[in-house]
This record gives sequence, structure tokens and C-alpha cells, in this order.
Amino acid sequence: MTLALCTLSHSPLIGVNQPAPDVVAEVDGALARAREHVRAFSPDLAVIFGPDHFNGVFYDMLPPFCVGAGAESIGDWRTSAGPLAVDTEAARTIHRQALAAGLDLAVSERMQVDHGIAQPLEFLFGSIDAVPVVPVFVNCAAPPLGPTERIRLLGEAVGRAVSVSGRRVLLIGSGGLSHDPPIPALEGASPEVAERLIAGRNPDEDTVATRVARVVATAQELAAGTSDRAPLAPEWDAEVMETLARGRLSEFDSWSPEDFAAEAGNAAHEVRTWIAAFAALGTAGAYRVTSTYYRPIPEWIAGFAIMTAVVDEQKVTR
Ligand SMILES: O=C(O)CCc1cccc(O)c1O
Ligand SMILES: [Fe+2]
Repeated sequence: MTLALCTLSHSPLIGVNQPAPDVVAEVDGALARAREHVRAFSPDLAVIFGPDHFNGVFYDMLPPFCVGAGAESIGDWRTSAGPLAVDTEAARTIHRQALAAGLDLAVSERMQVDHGIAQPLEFLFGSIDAVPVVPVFVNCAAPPLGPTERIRLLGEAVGRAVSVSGRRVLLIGSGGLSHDPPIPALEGASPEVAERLIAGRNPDEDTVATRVARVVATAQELAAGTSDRAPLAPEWDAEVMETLARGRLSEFDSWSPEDFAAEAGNAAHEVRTWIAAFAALGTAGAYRVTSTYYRPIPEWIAGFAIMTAVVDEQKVTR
């Protein structure tokens, strides 16, 4: 078995705006199980599909997806800043093979990532640079988005590229499930907001503080039931997890980006990272989900979920 998977929600509000202690303990337990899954698999490479929240990727040059052949974390919220341990050769191989397979994957030799990629690395490995990694940015926050089928095909191309490597590769998908945090849209934005979305790198302290305050206030309102953001959608989340667990990934092809946003909030697009990771896993054979955790946690603005999966040796067709 050379591929395994862990997909998980992220939230910058973890540790910042805590739900009840029993909920925190339950999530800690679920994360500990995910870490055990990772430790037992003992990957020598991690490929992480993750979004960005206008911290590293902006409308000044916005690819639908981009592999990082070099990358650094900007260190937003409570995540560490600094270089990721990018496996440049593996990234360039993935890039070449995805292009050869007809996927218009972009590349960055100096990608900037935010908590969407840094937090799962810290949760699963203890730090952003503990394990060689290939980060794959998936645009989830900056419309317009292309058909969901394209992200499934991207995942398959990446999976094929890594499964022939003979290495033990952990596939990670970061984000979702349902949630609607206050991320501004370019359409209808004021000139100042538009500038932040087009080229908002290295924001000043006031800009960061305003943003943090807005996100925390939204989380508190969501938990109090007084928010005008979209509510979490546990039934939609359950359907997503069941479709993934059953390996029916092409069913997502008919889910339009508009469906995702309307049913589960604007950031539900982050489920794209899960579809990519599962599609990559599926290139190694039939897979089996080994654990699933779910709880809607409004304090974190997250339909919070974790899934782990392995290639099912019994079902592998040779
Ligand atoms: O704009 C920001 O920095 C916060 C984004 C954000 C907020 C809540 C839940 C999330 O999953 C998330 O990514
Ligand atoms: Fe996010």
C-alpha cells in the first residue's frame, strides 16, 4: 500500500473561540486518531490539496489550481510562518505529468500558503516542515470556479503521478465542509476591498486586526444564532461524506459551484480539496474509509469533519 489519505476541516478559530470543553476534547480525540493513522502509515511524502483565503493567492494572477515547487507559510492566525519542506523534484514531476495528462496545472516556485495548508500540517505532523510535502493550491475562495469534474480529474492526475513513484504518499485535503465565513467578494467590492483581493500581500497590522475581529465576531454570532451568514448544513455534509466513502466521486461532477454555495455556504467549495484527495487515492485501487468524525461547530464556523482512508488491499485489481 503506497497511498493513504486524511482529509480534515481547518479553522483559524481553533484555540481562539472555543466551543464547550467536551466538544474541544472530542475533536482532540478525533485529531489524535488521525495522527495515529498517519503515524502508522509512516508517509515519506505528503501531498496536500488546500485552499487559500486571500493571503497567498490573489486576483492579480489567479490559477484554478497550482502546485508549489517551493512554498512558504505566511503565518496567519496561530500558524507558523516560514518555509515548508517542499519536495521540489516530486512537485515538478507532478506538474509535468499533470500537464501531460491534459490538466492545465499551474506551478509556483515560490508559493505562499496560509492556515488552509499550514494548519493541517501542524495538526498531523506537529510542524509545517516535519515531512517532505507537495502543496497543491485549489482555488475555493475566488469565483468564478470551474466545473467540479475538473478537480476530480486533477486529483486523478496527481494520484497517477505519485502512485508510480513507489513512495509512501499521504494525500491530505484541507477545508470544509459546510461553512460561510466572512470572506469578501470582488464583485461589488469597494476600491479598498478590491485592492486587498487583487494584491493584498503583506497586510499591515490594522488590516489583520480588523479581519481577525470580523471573523471572531461572525463565529460568536453564528454560535448565538444571530448571524446572517449561511448556517452550517449537517445533512449536506453527511451526503458529501457518504459519497466520498462509497467512492462515487463522479457523482460530484453534476454538483455545480452554485449548488455548493447555495446549499452549504461560500466556503463549502473547500470540499474540492477532499474530492481531489479521494480521487488521487482512487487511482491506486478501491479504497476503504477507516474513520469518520463529524460535528457542526459554529464557534469555529465549520461543519467540522475528519476522514481517514487506505487503499483496500483485498479489492485491488491486478
Ligand atoms: O479570513 C480568514 O482568515 C478566516 C477564514 C476562515 C474562517 C472560519 C473558518 C474557516 O475554515 C476559515 O478558513
Ligand atoms: Fe478555509
